[in-house]
Amino acid sequence: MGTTAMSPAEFEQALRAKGACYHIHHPFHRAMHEGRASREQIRGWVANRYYYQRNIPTKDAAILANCPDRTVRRQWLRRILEQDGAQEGEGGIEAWLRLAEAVGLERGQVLSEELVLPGVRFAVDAYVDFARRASWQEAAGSSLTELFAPQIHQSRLDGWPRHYPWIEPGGYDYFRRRLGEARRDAGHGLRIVLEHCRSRESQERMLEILQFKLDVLWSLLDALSMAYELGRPPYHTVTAERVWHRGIAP
Ligand SMILES: O=C(O)c1cc(C(=O)O)c2c(n1)C(=O)C(=O)c1cc(C(=O)O)[nH]c1-2
Repeated sequence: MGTTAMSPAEFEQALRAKGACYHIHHPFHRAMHEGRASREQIRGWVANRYYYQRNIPTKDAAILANCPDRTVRRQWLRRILEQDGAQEGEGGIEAWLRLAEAVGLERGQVLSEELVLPGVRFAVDAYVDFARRASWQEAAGSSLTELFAPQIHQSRLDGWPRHYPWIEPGGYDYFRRRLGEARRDAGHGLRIVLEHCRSRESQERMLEILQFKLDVLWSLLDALSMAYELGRPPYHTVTAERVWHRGIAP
């Protein structure tokens, strides 16, 4: 790597090249995509991913709190409203809960987070924590895995109804709504990052931040693989009970 700054086009290309490590390539995700996942595995994924979904607005609120730019704040605020909904019964998190019901989970069990594995919790918490501590531009950059998200949502819409006819079709609403939202959010995030990272050093750092976020998503699926593929949930050598903690956030 050189020391002169990349042009915005080169830098954008370097960011997009990180898509090679997107969780779409994780074996757990590949199995879901190829129709090799059991009902229990799909349910485990949806219940665990709920923890990611429900933390996204907290993460975005942390970015807002650190951002002095009114125009950016106004646009960023939309992300929170999209997930939380303008009122009860609306929004992305509600759509995710409907997905949970469509795959046969009880809403109450998902909300209780009893299925959320410690590894998933740690990975998601690291993402929220980073957004709290980083500059708003760097935290905005950590959302850029969304550049690769439309493809992953589309692949589920294309493959799942065929592979998993037992899933209620209404559950797919979440993926459908994210197609457009992710494109718009990624475009906004990318403009912030290209504007902010003018030196080689800041560009390299941003690439590392994007790698951190890829690590978050990959680690989440690693935890699911251990529990739902390899039959090694936490403490499986001593008990079959789900004794792990349910979150100790104050
Ligand atoms: O289903 C997925 O694979 C996936 C991935 C990602 C991502 O790449 O971070 C997000 C989402 N979904 C998603 O639904 C979502 O709302 C979202 C917000 C963010 C973010 O970092 O701000 N990523 C993602």
